[in-house]
Amino acid sequence: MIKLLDSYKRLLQIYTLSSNIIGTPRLPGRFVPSHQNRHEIRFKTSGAGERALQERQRQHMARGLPKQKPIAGVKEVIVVASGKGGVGKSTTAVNLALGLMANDQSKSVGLLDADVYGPSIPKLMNLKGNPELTDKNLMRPLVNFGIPCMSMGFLVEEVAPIVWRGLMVMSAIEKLIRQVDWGNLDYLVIDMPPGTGDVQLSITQNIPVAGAVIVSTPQDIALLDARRGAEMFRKVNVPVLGLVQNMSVFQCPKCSHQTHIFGSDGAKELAQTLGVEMLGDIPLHLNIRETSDKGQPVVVSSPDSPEAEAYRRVAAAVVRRLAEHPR
Ligand SMILES: Nc1ncnc2c1ncn2[C@@H]1O[C@H](COP(=O)(O)OP(=O)(O)OP(=O)(O)O)[C@@H](O)[C@H]1O
Repeated sequence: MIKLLDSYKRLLQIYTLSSNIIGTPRLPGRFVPSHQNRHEIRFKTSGAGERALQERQRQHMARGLPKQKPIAGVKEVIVVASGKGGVGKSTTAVNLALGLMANDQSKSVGLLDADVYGPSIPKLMNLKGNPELTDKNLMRPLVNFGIPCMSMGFLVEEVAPIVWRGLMVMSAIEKLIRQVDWGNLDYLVIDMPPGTGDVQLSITQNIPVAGAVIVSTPQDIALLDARRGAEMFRKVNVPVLGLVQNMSVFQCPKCSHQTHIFGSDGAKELAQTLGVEMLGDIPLHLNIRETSDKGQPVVVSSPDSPEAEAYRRVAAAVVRRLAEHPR
């Protein structure tokens, strides 16, 4: 009974914050996966960084929110978010994680699929199966390309529709984050569901997030949603590391003619308006789609391609932004 009351108290806090952020109170009840949530995380350990983190914690708690608790063994959490679905967020998250490792092989990187309604990391990382349990009863992540991964897709049938209520979603996210033996990670990249909803709020409230990477196509509608996502992160005190413009240009493989299918510089203009950095430009390329579909991400399967280079540049920009950002 006490547990139930606690859960409802937490839900109420989340809905209160949700209405502050989004303007419209979301009523408890069936959760609609509306492609409207996104988010990211970070955390820091000493000196000026420690003080900045404490200040963020203080502001966080002053709003009546629970104390954020770092994930055991994880140094920095990076959230990859997008305002709407289908803009290439998961593809970016996977190639960002691999790019972080490719740029500096001494770094250990993990990948968490927080898109509990439509987990795509198992397919993109070519992973299948159920996690084993450690003797501490923690789930052992599945590993491919040197990246430990956790996803709801490892715990449910591939074709099972995931229809959950808000509390169940939050409990699932909490389990995917904390009941996992992540080992020691320099970076945990979290692939968020699209939009600005309960999952994003739950993650940003419970974990200190190092920064958010927002993925958008140059198209107006995607940009509007990206802007909403960026503003949500700012309101919950999560630093926006910058924007990735995806599918910016299509180069015909036959004649090399370049076409800006979704417009050209939309994300760049949005980055300027929001005062955030452009972390990179990823072309619309058949190689990216095909390698993703095969579970052989372009950064590992075609490391010498310009597409892989584009993702590695994004990873380098993210590391630079994390270092620059006062933590
Ligand atoms: N730069 C790109 N060039 C070509 N295809 C791409 C590119 N980025 C993503 N795609 C393809 O677009 C589709 C959607 O990508 P992805 O699943 O990463 O998007 P998403 O934003 O995570 O979608 P959702 O929110 O629905 O999970 C996939 O088929 C992917 O292979």
